[in-house]
Amino acid sequence: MTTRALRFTKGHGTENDFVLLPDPDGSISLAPSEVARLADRRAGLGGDGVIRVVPTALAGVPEVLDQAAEAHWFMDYRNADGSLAQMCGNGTRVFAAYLRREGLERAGEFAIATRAGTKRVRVSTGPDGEELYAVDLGPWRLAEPDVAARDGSDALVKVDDHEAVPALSLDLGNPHTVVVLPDGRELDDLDLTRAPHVQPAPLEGTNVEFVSPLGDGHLRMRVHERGVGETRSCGTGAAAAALAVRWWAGVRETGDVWRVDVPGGTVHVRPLPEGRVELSGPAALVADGVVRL
Ligand SMILES: N[C@@H](CCC[C@H](N)C(=O)O)C(=O)O
Repeated sequence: MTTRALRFTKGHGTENDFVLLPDPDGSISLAPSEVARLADRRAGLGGDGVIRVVPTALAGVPEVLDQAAEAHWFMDYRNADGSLAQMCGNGTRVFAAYLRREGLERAGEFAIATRAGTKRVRVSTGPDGEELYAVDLGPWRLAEPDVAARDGSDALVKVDDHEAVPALSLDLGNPHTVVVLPDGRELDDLDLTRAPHVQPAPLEGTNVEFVSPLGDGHLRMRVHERGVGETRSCGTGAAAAALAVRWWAGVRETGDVWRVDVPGGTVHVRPLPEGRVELSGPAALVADGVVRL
């Protein structure tokens, strides 16, 4: 058996953590078992996801080739279990931070190719001089608009022996199911060590967000991610959570920006015109090295 040595960078966005693998000539191919090994927190480097950083034109992924003219770099995203995911909101910020640090993108605004289409990133400076990243996640939609309009929800979610709770399914490029729990303590008490039971069961699985509204435009969220388990943050999940609460409660009159607190920090969500949505927050690169596979 041959051993491969791969360069890596480890980073996180509100503690949703990723192993980034630079692949400038498109030569790295990873089996799901290799991804799972890299993401393993004991036998590997550890991460909620593994991201190959590859030129869009060289990625070997035909469905993203048409993005190459606008987005030079493709975020090739895998969940910790080795499965492919179309999108990762926190991942786009960490990916952008990596491109900037490496001098692969120098402008304050640039585009990233993903399996869910091209995402535009805007870089700004936060109050303590830190870089913040706002990502236009693109169009979102209710997965079952007719059912949701008729019943106010389109799914039921059950966690262990709790009662099933009505939920809303949203498509942010990847699938989400959002549940609102009125009581904050209930949110802390949830056991998310096993996947919540969603009915009807989505064919390709779903990320499940549990939300507790804290007041005007302010939410607390925990998430069980498809292909991972409970994580300390999920960017597309935070956007889904804010959009679901907005759909249920109505647009805020005091400004349509939503603060979402997750166990790993805080992100902000801003609905944009034409059914788009923006996610903003920090990104950190914490280590670089070489890993042997
Ligand atoms: N953590 C991500 C979402 C990653 C993909 C997800 N687990 C899926 O399978 O859809 C985010 O920040 O959006």
